[in-house]
Amino acid sequence: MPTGSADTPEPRAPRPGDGGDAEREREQQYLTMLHDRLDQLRATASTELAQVLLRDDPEPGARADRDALAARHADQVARFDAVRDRLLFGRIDMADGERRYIGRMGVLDPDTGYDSLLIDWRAPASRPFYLATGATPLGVARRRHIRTVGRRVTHLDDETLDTGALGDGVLGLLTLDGLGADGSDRGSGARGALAGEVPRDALVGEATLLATLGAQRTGRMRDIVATIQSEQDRIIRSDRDGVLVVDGGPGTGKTTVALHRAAYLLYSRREHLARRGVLIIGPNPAFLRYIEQVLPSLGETGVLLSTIGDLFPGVRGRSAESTLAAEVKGRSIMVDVLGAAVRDLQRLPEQPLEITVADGVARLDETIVVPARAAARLTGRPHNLARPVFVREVIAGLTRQIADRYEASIDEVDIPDFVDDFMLWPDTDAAREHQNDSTAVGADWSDTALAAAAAASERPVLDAADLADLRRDLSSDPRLAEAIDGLWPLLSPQALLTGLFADADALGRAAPELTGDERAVLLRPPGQDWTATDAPLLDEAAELLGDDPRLAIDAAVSAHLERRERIEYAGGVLDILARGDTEDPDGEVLMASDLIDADRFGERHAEIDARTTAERAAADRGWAFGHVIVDEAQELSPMAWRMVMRRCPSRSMTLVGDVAQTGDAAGTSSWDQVLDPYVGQRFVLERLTVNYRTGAEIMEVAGDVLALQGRGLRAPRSVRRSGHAPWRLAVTEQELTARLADLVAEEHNACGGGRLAVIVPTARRDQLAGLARALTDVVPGAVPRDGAAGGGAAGPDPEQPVVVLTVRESKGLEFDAVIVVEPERILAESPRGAGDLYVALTRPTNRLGVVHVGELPVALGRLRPRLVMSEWMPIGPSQGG
Ligand SMILES: Nc1ncnc2c1ncn2[C@@H]1O[C@H](COP(=O)(O)OP(=O)(O)OP(=O)(O)O)[C@@H](O)[C@H]1O
Repeated sequence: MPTGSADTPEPRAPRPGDGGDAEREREQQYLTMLHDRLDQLRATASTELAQVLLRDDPEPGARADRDALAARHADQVARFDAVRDRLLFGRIDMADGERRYIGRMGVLDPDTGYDSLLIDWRAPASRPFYLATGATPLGVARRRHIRTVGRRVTHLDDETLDTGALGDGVLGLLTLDGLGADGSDRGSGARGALAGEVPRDALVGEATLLATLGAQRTGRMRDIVATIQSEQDRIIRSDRDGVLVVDGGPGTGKTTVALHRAAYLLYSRREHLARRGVLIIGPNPAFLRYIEQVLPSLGETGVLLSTIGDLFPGVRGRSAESTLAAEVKGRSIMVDVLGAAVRDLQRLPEQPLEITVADGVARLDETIVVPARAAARLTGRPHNLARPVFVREVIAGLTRQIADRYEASIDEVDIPDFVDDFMLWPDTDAAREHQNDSTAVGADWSDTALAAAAAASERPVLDAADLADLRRDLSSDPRLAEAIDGLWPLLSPQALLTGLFADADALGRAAPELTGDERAVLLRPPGQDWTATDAPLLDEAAELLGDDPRLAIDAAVSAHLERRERIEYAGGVLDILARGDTEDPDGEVLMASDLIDADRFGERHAEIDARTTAERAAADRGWAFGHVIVDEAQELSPMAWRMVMRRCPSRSMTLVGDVAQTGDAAGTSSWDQVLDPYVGQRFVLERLTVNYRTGAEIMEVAGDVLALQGRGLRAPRSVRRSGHAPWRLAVTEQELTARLADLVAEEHNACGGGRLAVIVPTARRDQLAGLARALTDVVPGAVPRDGAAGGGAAGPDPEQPVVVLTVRESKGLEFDAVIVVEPERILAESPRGAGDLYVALTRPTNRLGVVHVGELPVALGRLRPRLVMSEWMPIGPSQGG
């Protein structure tokens, strides 16, 4: 594959004795050429965008084309802007002399139109960059990582994979390893810091990788396209269509891999996924903020990020609730509870209701409602959609009742038996006598009765038209309508759930399997904010209820009215045009109304749905996504899984998580268990084994806590040592807040002003919220806004220099330094306390401290007592080992 053209600088192969500067200069020229090309492409796209936007297309079809074209150009411009930073990051020199430059997007040579100046990292031709090793070079002689800042090349890191293929150049190249723009040897310095647990040859681009990992955190996750490791690459590019589970310990890159997989799929299956969209589910809003930049930086925007609590359209499930309530609401038994709650609202009348219609009186009682309810239930339709059947059966029952009564009243007329005989045998003596003298037999019957009886024997008392009238009268009776509303109300999911949780009796009837305590924690007055665990229940309720037909009717009516308005408006416009036309003296000009009628003219004013796929998907509960990615998937409850699976009928999914980190009491410890109801055993499990985040010193401590779970789980191997021993400090209850404030300032300083988190037990959150605010005095720029962790319902803002978080809020995040407060309480606070403490301990990249008030958990015995940095003296009483 050629690179460069006659006009573009062609970096020549380095020779022995070449300095790093010369080589870097050549790469600089190449990078400059790429940026120039990108600038040209961007300029062309934005000119085309402007031209398209100025186009005046009256025809709806042409307008739709125009809008699609405009969207495409706008997308291109956004993409060019997004990939500008670190546009080029790698190069591979193949053993056969071919050279490939790898970057964030593909750039073609404008002269040939097909030669690649830059290959997209997702293209198959880039793959050897990520996979080649000394043992399996895949035809790669040399791999070069090119580090850049803006448009400037700052550093080159070379790895020689096939020395034979490089010939004489090898020595010269090896001298380049890890040379920075200032000549400093940063890369090889990082080499020396390796934990020794991860084999060096298992790492791709080790120097660049370690430089990246050692960098200070910004509070936003960055993409890792330059340093994807081979075990990660395999997952990112997996062609698996069904469910792919990625399991791995903390810091193994599960989130990162999931995001890069989304980008890869959007590249490799663009057409399908652009239409159906990709959904990424994360554990909390702060986490979504933390990762939201990654896909745009890879040039991808068609993705919906959501928490479980926000996935039900129109609802933001963010309010806090007790652990027990959350656990109970996540159980799959809630499907039955909701089903029973719906059936409970399909009622029988407490009192019969008498309704007078026409000349008859109908009685609405159990004899009518029981069969009507049975017929409606038998349809198997959701509650709201079965309602018309219920209504129809009630009205039919009442109509029958009236008709039967009417007939019966005729039967009650005392007609002697022989009357029928007259009808049958009109030529008998008695009949003849009767015709001559109606009183001859002394009967009290009349001609009318005789006629009625005769008619009754031949046809129904009420004909079809009478019955239709009756039905109509019944249907429009307001008392009956009100009664039916009470017996089979139209329900929204919100109304169902609010009603159920506000009514202890209703809950008792719907959930007899729950204990009294479990039901008690579910009770709450109406009007409360939704919680995250409400969203799956609302979704389930929506399934049981079906759409409210009134909404569809309202929508149809308003669409109709809108259309009529448009047509009336268009008619007016045509009238004006026509009036103008009639003034045309020669009368030969075609009138506007000759060409188009008001209907069609009005339609042209119809608005095209300009929302993106992600926006449309977010508003539509029934949307089926092309691919769904779930992060921290171990936390999802059975009810949450049901909601997620509904969003992805194709089961094209990537689920990433760590069953050792499960903190939610409704979460899982087994992928088999979770997936069995949906795909049985038809899923692929991949494991990530290397921790890229947390230094080995911290992982040793975390490993002891992991062992508490007693499931034989192993902590992942760290890729590096941080050089900082994690510490512990005992404080009294009285001094906790003040000591913490000092410690935060010291640690923040010690990590060079990076990002610091104080992770606290939930019970301490409110008390220590003030701490975050007080820190504005000691830590410039820390938590300037309200809220314990700086975010209120939306959660903490990980970009703040210092945040105070509960373990749950810290899920998926990382910081340069972390202080864990009261590990003993975190352990005790939930049935999955050991998992929670493991999560808390594995959030830092470099520095960890533990502050305890009670006894230090034995599993933390490895921690060293904290020393006063200036004096190297222990501070405060030291407990627990
Ligand atoms: N190949 C890589 N190159 C550079 N950085 C990497 C690589 N893989 C992972 N990282 C970094 O390691 C850190 C941890 O990654 P990530 O958050 O994806 O791990 P995780 O497995 O989801 O962790 P957790 O389960 O604890 O939330 C991140 O800073 C990420 O950018």
